[in-house]
Amino acid sequence: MTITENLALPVGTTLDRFIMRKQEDFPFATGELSQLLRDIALAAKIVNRAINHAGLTDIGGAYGKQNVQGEDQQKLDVVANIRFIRALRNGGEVCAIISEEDEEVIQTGNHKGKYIVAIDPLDGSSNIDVNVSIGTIFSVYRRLSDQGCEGTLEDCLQRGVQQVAAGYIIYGSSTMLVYTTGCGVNGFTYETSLGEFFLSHPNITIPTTGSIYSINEGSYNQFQPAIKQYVELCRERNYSARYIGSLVADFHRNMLKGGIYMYPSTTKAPNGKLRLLYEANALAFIVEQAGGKASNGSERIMELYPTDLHQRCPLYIGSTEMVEEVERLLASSEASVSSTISATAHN
Ligand SMILES: O=P(O)(O)OC[C@H]1O[C@](O)(COP(=O)(O)O)[C@@H](O)[C@@H]1O
Ligand SMILES: [Mg+2]
Ligand SMILES: [Mg+2]
Repeated sequence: MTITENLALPVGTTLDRFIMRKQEDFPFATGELSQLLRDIALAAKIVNRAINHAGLTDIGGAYGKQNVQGEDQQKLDVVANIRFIRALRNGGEVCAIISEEDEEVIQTGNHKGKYIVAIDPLDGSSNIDVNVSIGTIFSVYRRLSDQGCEGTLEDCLQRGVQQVAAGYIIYGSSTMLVYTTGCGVNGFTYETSLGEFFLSHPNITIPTTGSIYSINEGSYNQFQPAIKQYVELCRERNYSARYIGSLVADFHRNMLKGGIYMYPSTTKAPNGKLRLLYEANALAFIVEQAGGKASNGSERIMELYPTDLHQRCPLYIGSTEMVEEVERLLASSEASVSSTISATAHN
């Protein structure tokens, strides 16, 4: 590489510098949230390396235990869980963590920590050993309880509208960190040789509509009539069916190109599969900040009241017009069901 070529290489805005600049926008900011975001970025770099080397080391494959969801844990689920918890504990800003891989709230011992983190350490576990994009999803809340003691359940069961930050890391053809603190959505690409995340996708916005739909059609027979109807409409319109089976990857693509990701309630899983606290809420905050929408079919995800750390909810997320069309179909099929019921009742 010539000197000219080398000097032509863009040295963009690092994540660190971006976080600092954003902090300057908030005169009363004390830097704890900035530090927390850096702690997450550090753990992401370590987990990224583990994922890249999984095929060369023995951390691929099943771990041999099940998590609270009754799912077989993969070794990388466990490694990622340990790495993020350790980074957040050592960082000192987080008093308690909710993780997909742990049944109970994880107390970090940082009683002075102002923040709570809900995390899906490794998303898309079924794709770990087959070299398909996977991710990490996180939500950040300010604690409600006084500093100086452990995080409480009330601290952990906050609505999505209470989030102060949310984001995801996608470990794909490149590794990216995408996050929001409520002032838009920005994406950073990891430059492995420099070990830095660089701003590559400033102010991400999602198109109001699109022609991509993501749903596991393998469960088609278990879908509600309205969802079957919407899938039919997508087919008639020659939309592209795209389903990676990693929520983060399907969401990321649809956010950049326009589209809708759906994990509806099914006869087998009446509340769907995805978890409100560490999957749906985080992506709902991001999609809304990007101009999109996230719903459980009738309500805004961010306004749902959590009652359980690992509760599930149906998820329809992406371009506003597409999510609203699904909501209309669900509402009208509800209405026709109830009118049929009342008609029969009166006969
Ligand atoms: O195989 P299914 O039922 O379509 O489910 C796939 C979905 O489940 C998930 O893998 C659930 O997340 P985890 O891998 O973190 O458990 C999502 O990433 C994905 O969208
Ligand atoms: Mg997940
Ligand atoms: Mg997971």
